[in-house]
Amino acid sequence: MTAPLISTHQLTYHYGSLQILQGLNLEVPKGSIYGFLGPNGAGKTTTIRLLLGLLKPAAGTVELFGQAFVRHRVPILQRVGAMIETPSLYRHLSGKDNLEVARRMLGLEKKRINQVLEIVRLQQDAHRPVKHYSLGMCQRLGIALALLSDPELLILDEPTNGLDPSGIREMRELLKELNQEHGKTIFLSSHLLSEIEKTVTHVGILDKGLLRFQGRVEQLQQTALSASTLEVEVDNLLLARELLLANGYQIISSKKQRLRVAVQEKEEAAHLNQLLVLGGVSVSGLSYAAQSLEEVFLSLTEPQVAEPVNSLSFSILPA
Ligand SMILES: Nc1ncnc2c1ncn2[C@@H]1O[C@H](COP(=O)(O)OP(=O)(O)OP(=O)(O)O)[C@@H](O)[C@H]1O
Repeated sequence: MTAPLISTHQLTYHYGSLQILQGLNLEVPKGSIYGFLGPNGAGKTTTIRLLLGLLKPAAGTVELFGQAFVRHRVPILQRVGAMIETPSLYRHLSGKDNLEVARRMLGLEKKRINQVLEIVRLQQDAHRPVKHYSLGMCQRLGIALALLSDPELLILDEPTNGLDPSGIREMRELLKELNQEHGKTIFLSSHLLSEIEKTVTHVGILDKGLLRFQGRVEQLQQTALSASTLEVEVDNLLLARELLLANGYQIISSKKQRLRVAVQEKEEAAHLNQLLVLGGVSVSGLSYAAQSLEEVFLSLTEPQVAEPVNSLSFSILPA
């Protein structure tokens, strides 16, 4: 297995007495599109600033490309392109001229401008002043600026924030293309799982400075599946409980005449019904509730006090 492109070890940060990060262990695999998720104020931008050396950790370490950031700052940053919050653009200049300013500062070849304009699909609008650009176009120009030096790693803070559905779709296609056709590893933050779940390969969920989940999207989907339930209405609650427990079912709650039972798939309803009826329980209601990814995300970030945990890579972290 190749070493992660970004890894942090027990990364800790506070603004004065306000604790922001409490021992963050991120692992971003090479070649991934890693969605760094968390509600507003969770500490995502702070983490990104720490990854780019714009803030100094109170404790812990940052490694990029397998090298310690503190010792290899300049060569590391040459391999990274970043966009933090809204890109800083000269609004009276055209998109092309904004790129030209940055190109000169970086001492790059002139042809790179047309290359990045083509990648972000802004050739048609390259000569229009940026003040006439939509938010989605500004975001794409911000990505073009980050791409100028042809970095291996892109770090993007909320690239879909404020975009309408078509802007989100365009951004999704662009990020996938950058990943699959141009070989970029992409680390992006968002506070909305729904905006990025179709784009990312990996997810890290941050809440109150702690990583609640880190792993492949499919693992999060598996968590959602295993969190699905059947609600059963019965005439004899005690007998129903006994039968279900004896057959290995997990009962989440039971009150009045209703039981909530954890299931892997909808098809288990028929089996469970048969089991109860044959056991002498009359079933008057049976309904299935699948948990969506969004519900899993919300359940991991809901407002409740949780004990700090040390993150394990690619595993579900207990709240
Ligand atoms: N310069 C600062 N001084 C003091 N507190 C700050 C500073 N910058 C951010 N914070 C606080 O740190 C916490 C984390 O902020 P951060 O911007 O990292 O969160 P975030 O997850 O990126 O949120 P959002 O999605 O709203 O941008 C918030 O409570 C914020 O108010």
